[in-house]
Amino acid sequence: MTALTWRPARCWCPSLLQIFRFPVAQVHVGRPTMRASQQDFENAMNQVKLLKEDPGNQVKLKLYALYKQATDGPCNVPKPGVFDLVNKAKWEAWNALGSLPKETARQNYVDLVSSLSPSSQASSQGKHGADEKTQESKNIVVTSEDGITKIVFNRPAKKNAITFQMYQDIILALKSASTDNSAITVFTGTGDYYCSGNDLTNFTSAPNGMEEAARKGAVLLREFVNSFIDFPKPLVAVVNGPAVGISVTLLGLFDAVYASDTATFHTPFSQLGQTSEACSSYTFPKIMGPAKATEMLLFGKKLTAREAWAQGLVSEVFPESTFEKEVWTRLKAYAKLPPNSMRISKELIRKNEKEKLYAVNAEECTILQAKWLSEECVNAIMNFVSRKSKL
Ligand SMILES: CCCC/C=C/CC(=O)SCCNC(=O)CCNC(=O)[C@H](O)C(C)(C)COP(=O)(O)OP(=O)(O)OC[C@H]1O[C@@H](n2cnc3c(N)ncnc32)[C@H](O)[C@@H]1OP(=O)(O)O
Repeated sequence: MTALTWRPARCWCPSLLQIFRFPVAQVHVGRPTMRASQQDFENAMNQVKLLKEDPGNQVKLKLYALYKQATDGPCNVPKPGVFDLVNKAKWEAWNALGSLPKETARQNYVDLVSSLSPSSQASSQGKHGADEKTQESKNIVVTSEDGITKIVFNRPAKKNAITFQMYQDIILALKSASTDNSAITVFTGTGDYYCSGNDLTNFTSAPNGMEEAARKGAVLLREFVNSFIDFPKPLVAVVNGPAVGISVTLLGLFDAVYASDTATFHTPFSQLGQTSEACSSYTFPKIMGPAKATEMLLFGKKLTAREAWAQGLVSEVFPESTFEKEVWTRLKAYAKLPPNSMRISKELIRKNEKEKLYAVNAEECTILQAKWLSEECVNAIMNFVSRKSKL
């Protein structure tokens, strides 16, 4: 086992996301037994290599820390830089063991490995793995009925945060909806949230480093937003709950926005060391005036549904109890209107803006690419993934 590049026999690969999600202090360390010998320690190391399932990043971090403590003693190497996310997490786990004696660390390591029995692994990790797989394939659900194509953010366990894959799925869904038989296209969310915006781990879990991820992220974002600018049919948001970040800014490119009174609208870009996107630096001042747009986009002021309606970002607010029924009844009626008339009217509204919107989108993406690599942004994301901060 080489401590910094440790991998199990097969089946799993640690992601930065998971590594940062679990505080080391919560790790379950097995019940102490008799003092472990060097042989017990080596056997335990071999046992780790044979694990077939991912024991979870909290356990991996703890194993790493105990291994280092048992072999090298207390952590006395320099702390890795902020961009070196994995090694920084490992360093912090090791450093957290303070002056724990080598023998105790060895014992704890052996106890921890023995607690990872194949049967308990199979039941807990197997289940987790299956959930992840299901989520991956259905995080964006597209259905078409009654003249309406519905595109649903369907990742409720993560408040519908948008992964790189989901951006791509949405681009394809919009492409397909633009030529299908439906008259209108609707976005909504599963669960209590409409969408919590960009998945903040999109960049931390980048396999080829932050710079590459930022470059690809900017290209993807530009294409993603262009697909909203270009969408030819009426595009409606059914905002069933809180909306954050890009799920809010995109609303400026929608044709109608219906909100439950449980919805809120939050664009905490400065708090995240980021800047506005989805053309909101242009659409928001136009919709609500520069002073109100500044409060949202620079200061991260969160609006209630009624405030967002008063600012012109939302078309209408409905009580939660009747929201779904009222909105879908109305949308089904709208979907029966002559589709070509709706399409042409939308084209008339949008066509004089298109070149401007493309240009604004391009500039916002260029600026964001640099911001994602800034210390302000990296620190904000690190604080979120290590659970020090939440909006
Ligand atoms: C490539 C294109 C990039 C375009 C850029 C766009 C910019 C933006 O969109 S900026 C906005 C980014 N979003 C956020 O900053 C929201 C972060 N999330 C939160 O502050 C909170 O999670 C919440 C206020 C939305 C909800 O808090 P609550 O206490 O109710 O629930 P949690 O326990 O925090 O969340 C449940 C679960 O979901 C995970 N999660 C929620 N939002 C995100 C997110 N945006 N990215 C990644 N993960 C998210 C949260 O971590 C929890 O996960 P675990 O159960 O595994 O802990």
